[in-house]
Amino acid sequence: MLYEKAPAKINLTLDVLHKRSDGFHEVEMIMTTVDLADRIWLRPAESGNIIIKASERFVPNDRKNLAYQAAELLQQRYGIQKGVEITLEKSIPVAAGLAGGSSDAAATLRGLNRLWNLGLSADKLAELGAIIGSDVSFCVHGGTALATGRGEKIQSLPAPPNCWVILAKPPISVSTADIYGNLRLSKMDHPDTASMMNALRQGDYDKMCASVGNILEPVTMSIHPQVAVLKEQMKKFGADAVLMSGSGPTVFGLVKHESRVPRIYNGLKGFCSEVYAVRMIGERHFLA
Ligand SMILES: C[C@@](CO)(OP(=O)(O)O)[C@H](O)COP(=O)(O)OP(=O)(O)OC[C@H]1O[C@@H](n2ccc(N)nc2=O)[C@H](O)[C@@H]1O
Ligand SMILES: Nc1ncnc2c1ncn2[C@@H]1O[C@H](COP(=O)(O)OP(=O)(O)O)[C@@H](O)[C@H]1O
Repeated sequence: MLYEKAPAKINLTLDVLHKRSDGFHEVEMIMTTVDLADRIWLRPAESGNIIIKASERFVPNDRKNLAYQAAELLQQRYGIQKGVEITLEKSIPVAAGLAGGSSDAAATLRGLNRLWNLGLSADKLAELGAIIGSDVSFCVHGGTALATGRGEKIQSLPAPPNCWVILAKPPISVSTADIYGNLRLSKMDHPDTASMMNALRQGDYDKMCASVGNILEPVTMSIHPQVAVLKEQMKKFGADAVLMSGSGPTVFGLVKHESRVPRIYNGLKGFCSEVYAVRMIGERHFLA
């Protein structure tokens, strides 16, 4: 049996440049992994079947599961007759803007590359991941990166300066496709991706905080005003920078001083049941 960790991501920036003819949006976003992770066990299965065992009730246990799709893709591409039982112990909230499903798929690709001795490079696994979803390529590598194209072109960046990340997920579900679909680009302010890249290269925490931005945030907030309320609360409790991750609805706050974390965490817990205080991971640590 083999174990893989599947960490969540946050978007420090998320910009959309234009809508493409294939229906996807051309993005430019800076993502980084945080220490909130699903745990995945891969066990050889007697039959050639792929079996999903998931601990969470909103997680599909059939072909709709992104981990299933990752295993099936490798079986088909490399003519693998073996099966696998995939046990998913979820910690990342589902449909939260934290790429939980994408990270599970990426972890399955990394794990099966080992279990089935495929000898594929991380870049090859990331290329295969893009077939499953736009965020899977980033999740194969983890760490911190600029993602372009529809999210599958990855350029590694230095890890963010060390800090705490407070995550708060309101009890609503958001469809990524709906949020992209409601985006009206002509009316939007774009985040400053170059400034964030400079902040990371210079290891400048204050500049990083000043450079966070997500073009999808006002779209999600207009449909779900409670995301805006949560953001204001997190600012009021003292986070240094606050932003919605991905298409939402999770809001994250960056906090440099550990002494401030309990006040923000406890304050949010008063009216939001899903709150997490975690560290950045930031560095690439997966070798495929
Ligand atoms: C918004 C982001 C930011 O990291 O993350 P989440 O909020 O999902 O975590 C991503 O762009 C989401 O990536 P992911 O969730 O993998 O998207 P996919 O499954 O590939 O696509 C779901 C749907 O979102 C829309 N989509 C996605 C990516 C993209 N560049 N343009 C799009 O228009 C399409 O309508 C697509 O059908
Ligand atoms: N392994 C998985 N974990 C969670 N959700 C999954 C998984 N596989 C498929 N899904 C489906 O993908 C959808 C989006 O899930 P998720 O990746 O957690 O969100 P997001 O794309 O917002 O980060 C969910 O509604 C769920 O039905």
